[in-house]
Amino acid sequence: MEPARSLGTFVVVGGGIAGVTCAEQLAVNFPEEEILLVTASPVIKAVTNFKQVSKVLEEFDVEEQPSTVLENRFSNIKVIESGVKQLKSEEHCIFTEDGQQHVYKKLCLCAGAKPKLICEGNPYVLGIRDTDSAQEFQKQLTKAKRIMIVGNGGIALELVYEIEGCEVIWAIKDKAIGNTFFDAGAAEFLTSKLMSEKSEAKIAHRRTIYTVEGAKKEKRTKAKADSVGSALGPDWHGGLDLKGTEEFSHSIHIETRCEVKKIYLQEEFKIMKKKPLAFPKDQHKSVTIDKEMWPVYVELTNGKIFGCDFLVSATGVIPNIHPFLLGNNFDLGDDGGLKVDNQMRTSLPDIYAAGDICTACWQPSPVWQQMRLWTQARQMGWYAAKCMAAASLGHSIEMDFSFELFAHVTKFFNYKVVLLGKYNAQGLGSDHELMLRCTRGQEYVKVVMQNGRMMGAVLIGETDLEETFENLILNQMDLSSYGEDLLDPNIDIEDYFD
Ligand SMILES: Cc1cc2nc3c(=O)[nH]c(=O)nc-3n(C[C@H](O)[C@H](O)[C@H](O)COP(=O)(O)OP(=O)(O)OC[C@H]3O[C@@H](n4cnc5c(N)ncnc54)[C@H](O)[C@@H]3O)c2cc1C
Ligand SMILES: NC(=O)C1=CN([C@@H]2O[C@H](COP(=O)(O)OP(=O)(O)OC[C@H]3O[C@@H](n4cnc5c(N)ncnc54)[C@H](O)[C@@H]3O)[C@@H](O)[C@H]2O)C=CC1
Repeated sequence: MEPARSLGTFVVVGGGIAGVTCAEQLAVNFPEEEILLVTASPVIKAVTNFKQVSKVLEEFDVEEQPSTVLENRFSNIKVIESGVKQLKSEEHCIFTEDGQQHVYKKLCLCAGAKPKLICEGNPYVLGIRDTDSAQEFQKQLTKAKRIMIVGNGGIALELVYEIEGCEVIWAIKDKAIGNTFFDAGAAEFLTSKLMSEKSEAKIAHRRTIYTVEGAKKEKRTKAKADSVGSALGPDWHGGLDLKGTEEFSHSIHIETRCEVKKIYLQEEFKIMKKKPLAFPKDQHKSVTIDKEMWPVYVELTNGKIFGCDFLVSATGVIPNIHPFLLGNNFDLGDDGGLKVDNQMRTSLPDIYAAGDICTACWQPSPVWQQMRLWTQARQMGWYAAKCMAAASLGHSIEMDFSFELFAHVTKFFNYKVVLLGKYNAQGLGSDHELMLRCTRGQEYVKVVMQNGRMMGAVLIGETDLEETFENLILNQMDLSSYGEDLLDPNIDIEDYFD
């Protein structure tokens, strides 16, 4: 039997970038209707100073705000600060932890993701996701002399560069650093910066800002601290003093091609009679046995054992789908997200999803892929609202232009980093060529070419090439005749293609 759809409202779950953007857009589309935003966190995330840098590249600041700020901006948005504990999709209804139930006509699930830890429930293994977990990390770091970072993606890259006064053992599965964002060439370019900047003062560099203005005045109750908050984002470490106990800048040792085999607590380790290694300060000297006692010991799959104060598991995320599963037969992606089609619809009627919680299952443009990023959360939230609005008027809409080309701008090791299209030749097989230009300490430019067409690019440093390359990838012009001139620094490539 068809449920009584006209009774409900538009309901959005999640106060992160995806949920807030979706609710805002619905509020604009339906000024006469009440939009419910149900969120487990005491604060919401707002996009401010949005700037379209080029056709698809965007930059914005992110502010954590009390939910009243959103309600004041949109009189038809009502924020309910309570976690959803159950969804009854056949009845078009959600149940929240405060004992209420809310009937929806259309629902958008934007509950984000949580850290996928290498080991659940171990107090010495920390994950970083929201303000509370970042503060807990900072607190532990102030007492630490040595930590281990496991993982090779965005969080690990940012942490190894930011942490000072504490020895860092960085354990990665791969041959080179930053595998989710770079190839070995770019990694080499960045590693030299990491190792050479040990005692240099860091130069300030403008990037997307993350602020907690207003929100820091919010009192977090214990119950709230236990619930999931929104993901941090650009410059999340800007306001944190990431300093250990010692008076030095970077001190990093990288262990490649290994994983964590076992973590031992001190007492457990003492009876094992295994030999932990001292921190390898100099790669050329032989490694010595560590005499110091540490709260935890980590055995790596390469056989080495290091003691440390704690570990950070920066090993990716898993979508927060759990509260919505009971009794609802959602189609799930391999990464555990709610599958969504090109109208951001999940497999269940009138339920949409956007941001980190979803797995994009439409036929993507040849130069787009999903990555769980701030920008995609915003774009998906916005587009989901547009789709919900169109569907409630009985039609569907064309895929938004932002999904034509993958574009991400960020900062690693104080360099501006722009990633475009199939920047790591993802899914192109062996049938592609790479062109490189690199000036040590200054810039690294890589383009991925296939059949004379540009498919992707990595731009590190102030290259000023993003707009031109974005156009070349979008228009798929045959560039065979230009050959290596494409990257010749003496040729003003913008003039070429004007
Ligand atoms: C440390 C860190 C640094 C990052 N840096 C960058 C970066 O530099 N650039 C970039 O592009 N991306 C970055 N990201 C990724 C980016 O933050 C996420 O992709 C993005 O914020 C996801 O937004 P979202 O709205 O989907 O989810 P989230 O921000 O996780 O929001 C989910 C919301 O749902 C709520 N919620 C969860 N469960 C429930 C429930 N049962 N009921 C009600 N509400 C619920 C939560 O309280 C939260 O408000 C970073 C992530 C982390 C963790
Ligand atoms: N500047 C940026 O754009 C940033 C983006 N982010 C985003 O935040 C989210 C969380 O960041 P990360 O946790 O760094 O995730 P990530 O997905 O970027 O990286 C996860 C890393 O962990 C590794 N890994 C997975 N399982 C492992 C295991 N068992 N043992 C060892 N290594 C393992 C993977 O190979 C990968 O290198 C991601 O969506 C990321 O894209 C985070 C920080 C900065």
